[in-house]
Amino acid sequence: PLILQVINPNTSEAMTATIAAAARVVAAPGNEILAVCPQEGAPSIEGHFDEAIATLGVLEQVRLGRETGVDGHIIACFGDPGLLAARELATAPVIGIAEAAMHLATLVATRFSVVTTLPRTLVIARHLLHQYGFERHCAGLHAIDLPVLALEDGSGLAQQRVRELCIAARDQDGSGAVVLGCGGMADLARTLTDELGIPVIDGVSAAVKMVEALAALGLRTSKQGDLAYPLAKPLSGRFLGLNQ
Ligand SMILES: O=C(O)C[C@H]1NC(=O)NC1=O
Repeated sequence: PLILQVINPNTSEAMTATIAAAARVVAAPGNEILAVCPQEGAPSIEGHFDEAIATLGVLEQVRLGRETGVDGHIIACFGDPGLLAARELATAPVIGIAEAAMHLATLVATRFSVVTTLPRTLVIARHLLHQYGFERHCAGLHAIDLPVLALEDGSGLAQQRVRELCIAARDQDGSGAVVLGCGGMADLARTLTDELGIPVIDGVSAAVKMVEALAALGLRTSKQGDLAYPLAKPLSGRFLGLNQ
């Protein structure tokens, strides 16, 4: 059995619980989901500034996970904050939910759309499409224009807007699949897939199965070249805990 560390990079316990539940639904029997979030940081991640803040918490959790001996790390925020830095620290695989969902979307459709939260974070999704080489696969990017934590306010309004935009993406973008662009949407994928009749993909569950696949194949983060462990140097102050 595996221990999979699922990191919610924001500090909202409710979203961590949503993410953990979605991960546990799909985890193979016997595999443990170790859901964590930073003790300090941003309650939600809605832009470049928030991502920079969240990255330190991600790295601290990856460090702790490595010491615990986890078999994989999942960065459960759609910006995949700190992904490559985390891969330097990690021995096990590190997968971001955006890359996981995008990869799976390309396996089941030739074009996919993304539905995320605020319009200002669409640029982050575009950066990721470019970074991962999926720009030509993405037929549309949509934002529900509600803040991330609206997904946890119990009103159901954000969830309804996600559903409406997924339908619009299916009918207007010419997409064969939709990628849900927020860790807090992880519980919506199965229902929307059934209702819309196209794959609606959540990155949390996608990442869990990809880490399991990598572990089964004996594949871990390469420590050759730019993903080798960070060069040892005396990190000071708040970064003391990140010394190798
Ligand atoms: O960028 C977003 O909308 C989603 C992203 N922010 C966050 O706090 N968790 C996330 O998945």
